[in-house]
Amino acid sequence: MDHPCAAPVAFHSFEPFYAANTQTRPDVMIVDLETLGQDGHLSRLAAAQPQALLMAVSAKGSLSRSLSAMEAGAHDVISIPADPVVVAEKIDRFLLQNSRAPRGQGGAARAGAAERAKPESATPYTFEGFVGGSARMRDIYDQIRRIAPSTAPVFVTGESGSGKELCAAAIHARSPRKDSAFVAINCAAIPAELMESEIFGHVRGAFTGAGEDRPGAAELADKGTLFLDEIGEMDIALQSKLLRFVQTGMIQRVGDTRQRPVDVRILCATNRDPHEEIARGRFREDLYYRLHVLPIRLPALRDRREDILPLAQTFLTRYAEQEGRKFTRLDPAAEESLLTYDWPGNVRQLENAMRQAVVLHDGELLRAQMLPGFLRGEGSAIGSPITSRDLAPVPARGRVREIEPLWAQEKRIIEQALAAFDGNIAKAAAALEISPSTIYRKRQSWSGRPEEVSGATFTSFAG
Ligand SMILES: Nc1ncnc2c1ncn2[C@@H]1O[C@H](COP(=O)(O)OP(=O)(O)OP(=O)(O)O)[C@@H](O)[C@H]1O
Repeated sequence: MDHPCAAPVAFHSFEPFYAANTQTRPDVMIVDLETLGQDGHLSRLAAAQPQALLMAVSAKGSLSRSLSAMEAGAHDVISIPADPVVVAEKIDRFLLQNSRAPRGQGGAARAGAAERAKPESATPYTFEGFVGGSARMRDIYDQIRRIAPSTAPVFVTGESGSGKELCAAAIHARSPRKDSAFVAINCAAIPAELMESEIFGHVRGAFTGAGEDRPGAAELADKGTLFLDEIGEMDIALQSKLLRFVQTGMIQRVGDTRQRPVDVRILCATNRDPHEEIARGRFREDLYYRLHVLPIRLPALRDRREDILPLAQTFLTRYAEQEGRKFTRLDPAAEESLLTYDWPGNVRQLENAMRQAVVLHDGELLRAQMLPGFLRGEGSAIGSPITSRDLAPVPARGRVREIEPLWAQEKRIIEQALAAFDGNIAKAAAALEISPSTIYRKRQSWSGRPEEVSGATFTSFAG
């Protein structure tokens, strides 16, 4: 097979090779494992040039080294000296597969590579709100496709910010229930004493402040999907009531004597280890086995690095549009910072980092120095994308009379954190390293009366 190829270029050290690669879109990269092919180098190349065949060559022929090179992103490892005809055939096969694969679809030797075989301007692989065509995410999309039509409960696990709620919404969107409501309730964001009413509703007079009958999340999700986020945080007493609901399909509003049938599919998520929670007596084992029928485990972003740049580009475009900025692309150094960071806060942390950079800067090219400090080795963002220190203003020296009372400072910090997380109390609390009920109590103390929390904890939409 003939290909109109540009002339091959040879490099003897990694950085010029990487730099040259980031200016062009090669079809094939051949890397000598013994000189340039450390795993870190291979994964950077694989992530930066997902469309290219990444072939490693080795004179040593070590099996374990070959496997780790493949894990790092090489499509193939060839022992040298190699038969040039065999090498040419491999290259031909790869290029043929890629040219046949429709844009955004599979077919390459390294799963997830062909769907991203695209010119620079092509849109990244997407699935129901997810961006990213790594093999591990494509496996998740397959699982979602397979389990969406069922009515069985789904148990989604994964680190914070890895996309568990997105996954639940995707299951709903692909299910026969898609034309009814998807109601998400965050079990960590609501104090235990209000949670029962949030899920099952209440009747007028059931407790102080219950001025009228109100349906809970389960009834609102009738014929649709109820997503219980952070299920591991649910009070153990309420877990018994949830178990009864799962077993019978009947709910009882708080203060009511009547049972009502509700037809919902239950999806739940946790970023804790459910087995550990069971062992500690914080999660009912019988409830766990009722809910843990179809498990999905979302991979951490650091375990699918080839998704980092497509996600970053998506967020860059999205927030540039929203904020009226000119940004269209990332410069190679910025790409490298993003690719080499470990992302403990996963996609949410990446999204926040891109948003912050877009809000604070402008230009067509987003440069490495515009990215948040933690990506440049300044400070730490481990585990929390936004910290109270990031949010708190630095008080002006010597202007004693302008010092705000402590409660007002707390209020401002908490409100800023809530705004940063679109009103999600659990996420704001995690970033501030306090418990969700502390936020709730503080809000009550500012207003002097119990506050309506539903707006901050429910997200609901129909089909
Ligand atoms: N693959 C993805 N593509 C695009 N956006 C994503 C992806 N994964 C997550 N996000 C975005 O990242 C943010 C966090 O995702 P999500 O809320 O689903 O995570 P989570 O695992 O439920 O987090 P938590 O455990 O903190 O509740 C959201 O804005 C979501 O839209």
